[in-house]
Parts: sequence; structure tokens; C-alpha cells
Amino acid sequence: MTLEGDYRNTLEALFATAVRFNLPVAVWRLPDSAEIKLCLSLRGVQTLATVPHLEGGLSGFAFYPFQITGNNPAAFINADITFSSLSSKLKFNFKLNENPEYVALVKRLQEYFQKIKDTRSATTWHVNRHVLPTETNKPDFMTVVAKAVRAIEDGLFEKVVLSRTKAYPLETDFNVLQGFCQLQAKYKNAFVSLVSIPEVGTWMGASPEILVQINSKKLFKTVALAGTQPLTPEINPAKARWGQKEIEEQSMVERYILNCFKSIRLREYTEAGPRTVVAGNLMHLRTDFTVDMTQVPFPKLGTDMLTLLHPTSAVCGMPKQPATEFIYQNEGYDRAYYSGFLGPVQVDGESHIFVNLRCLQLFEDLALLYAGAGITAESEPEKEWQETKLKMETMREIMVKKKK
Ligand SMILES: C=C(O[C@@H]1C=C(C(=O)O)C=C[C@H]1O)C(=O)O
Repeated sequence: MTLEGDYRNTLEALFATAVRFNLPVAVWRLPDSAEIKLCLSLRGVQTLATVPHLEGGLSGFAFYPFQITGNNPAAFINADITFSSLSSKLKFNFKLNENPEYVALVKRLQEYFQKIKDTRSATTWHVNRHVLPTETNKPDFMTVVAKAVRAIEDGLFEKVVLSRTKAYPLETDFNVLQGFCQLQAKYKNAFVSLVSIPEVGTWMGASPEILVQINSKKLFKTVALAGTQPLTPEINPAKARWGQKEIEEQSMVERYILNCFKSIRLREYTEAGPRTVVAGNLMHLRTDFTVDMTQVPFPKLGTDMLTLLHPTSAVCGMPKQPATEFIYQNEGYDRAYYSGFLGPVQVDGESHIFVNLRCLQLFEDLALLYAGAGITAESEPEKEWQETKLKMETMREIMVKKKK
């Protein structure tokens, strides 16, 4: 495992310092990047009433639930302190003389940080004490899938995404930064993240799905990702064949995105795909949509599309309204931040927002894993259960200690 290096200790100590001082912190690594970044807010968490503004002046990390509720606020971690594994330098993004209230706090943080710098200290995290972890059993999940298929046959909707949870006990010496480092080493083309916020809790994941991205050249991107099959030595992306069910499921997500563009009357997008992409142990179908923001009169394209897109039919359903109602009435648990979105906003001039998939929530002594599957008229309950099991593999592997 290649997680040593100077930055590992710094990351771990920064994370532990944030937890110790009850401050929110996020650590992440973008797909195909070698750089791990961290941001920490000195002013506690900021709650948002709308989606974060991707083109505004605020720099930080957004953590947005599937649906905003009292227990699941839309959270924003201001980038008061940032760290990059490439430069191995801490950056203070404020002037101490203009923020006298931070002087004493920063001094205490630094003292604590120095004290724990060389210890394996990321063994505690912020826990959400307002919710109790609930696990979905197989018969219940299968019953709800069968009910969804009947609702589709009755014409209530075309597709609904149903999800479930599974709990794994944590080893007593579980180190959350070690988990993050393992994940980022293993899933090079995923967005790997660890978010820990007082009251809200701690989530870790390796997402394959871009929701909205705006790079430094002002190129906007979103993707339609759906359809799932296992990646095996025999069937690689070049050889992958897709059934009618997967093709239709993914084309519904495409249609949904095209409708969003249509509703703001934007025609200048380019569309590429669908093509087969690898996400960990799985393959999906993906179509990429890009817009050169320097060529269109939509200065707030990112924010507007984020408002329209979330939740896409890759995690909710089609049409959105009856699918959402079906989820609330039948899924039997609170998705919280699973299938919400997260990512850096205006950090180093870029915003990268991903759907919160292939993720887990950390409680005191257990991890709750989340996964879902798109249900259409052709769905079979057993197959959908197996698909959610495969999707959970991404996170399960870091929970289970390898035999020496
Ligand atoms: C819902 C999940 O994944 C989504 C659903 C997919 C599907 O139904 O085939 C594929 C990729 C994701 O868009 C999940 O990972 O929990």
C-alpha cells in the first residue's frame, strides 16, 4: 500500500484536530489525480437553503443530502484552512489580523496538531447521534422491488431506484484515514472522499458519478450513468454486451438530462457515448455532456443545472415526482446523504460535484453501507439484490481486515 509519505501524518493529524475541536472537515481525491486535498472550517458548518453556488465567491466543500430535512441539512464546509498532499503545505485562507476571533483558536489547533502529529490519531470522528442505523433485510427489499415492478406495469412511473443498507461492525482500532488511503489507492478513477461534520456525522465513499463539474477552462460537464454488470476477467469493457433493460435504464437518465438542458433552452452541448466505463468491480454505461461556458450566455450554468439535475433518474426515477413518492413510502429508511451530492466548490478555481454513491456512514462502532439499483418493468428482485451487493463491495473491502 502506498500511503506513507510525509503528507499522511499531516492529513491524519489535521483530521483528528478538526474532530477534537468540533470542526467540520473534508478530505478528497479527484478521479485520476495524485493529489489529496483537505479543507477545514474554523467557523463550524454553514447550512444552505439552496444548492451551493458554483460560480459565487465561496470556496469550500458541499455536502448535500438526498432530501433536506431537520436531521439532514445541506452543509457547506468553508475552506478556511486547506492542505494539499502535493505541496505538503497548509494554507490559511484568511488574514488573522482581519479575523481576531480566530487567533486564539488557531493557536490551540496548532498546539494540538503538533502534539499528535506523529501518532496514528484518526480513530474518532463526528457521529450523528440523532439517527439510529437501520439495516434492510433481503425479504423486505425483494418485496419492495416486486411492488415497484407492479407499479411500473400499472403505469405509475417508468423507473424507480431502490436502495438498502447493511451494517458492518468496526474493528476497535479502525483508523478512518487509513480507510480513506486504502480507498484512494484502490479506486484510481473514482472520486474518493471522507467528510466529517459535527451533528451531521461522517461519510466515506468512492463515487463513479459526476453530477456537475466546471473546470478552470470553464468547461461544464455532467454524465448519464446507469446500467450495471460485473467486471470479470472474461468480460472487460471492450467485450461488454448490454441487455435491453440496461440500455433503456441508461437512456432514461440521458433523456432526463436533455430535458434539463431543454428547460433552460440550452442547445450548445456536445454529447458523447454511451460507452462502457469501469467503476471498481463493476461496469456501467455512460454518456458525457459538455458545454463550453465561454461560448454560451449562461454564467450560472453550473448552479442552475445542479438545481435541476438533483436528484437525477440515476438515483431517483422517472418521472421524478411519483418515483420520489414511491421511495419515501416504501424504502423504509432515511437515505440521509446517500444519493445526495458532494464535492469541492471553487477550490483552486474548479468545482467538482459527485453523486454520493458507493459510500458508507460511520457510527461509533459500526459502518452502514448504502447501495441501490434501478428498477424497470424487466427487473427481477433477486438480481437487483445481487446488484446492490456488488455495489457494496467497493466499501466492504476496506471494512474487512485482510488475513495476513
Ligand atoms: C444507485 C446506485 O448507482 C446508480 C445506479 C446504477 C444502476 O441502476 O445500474 C448505476 C450507476 C449509478 O447511477 C448506487 O451505487 O447505489
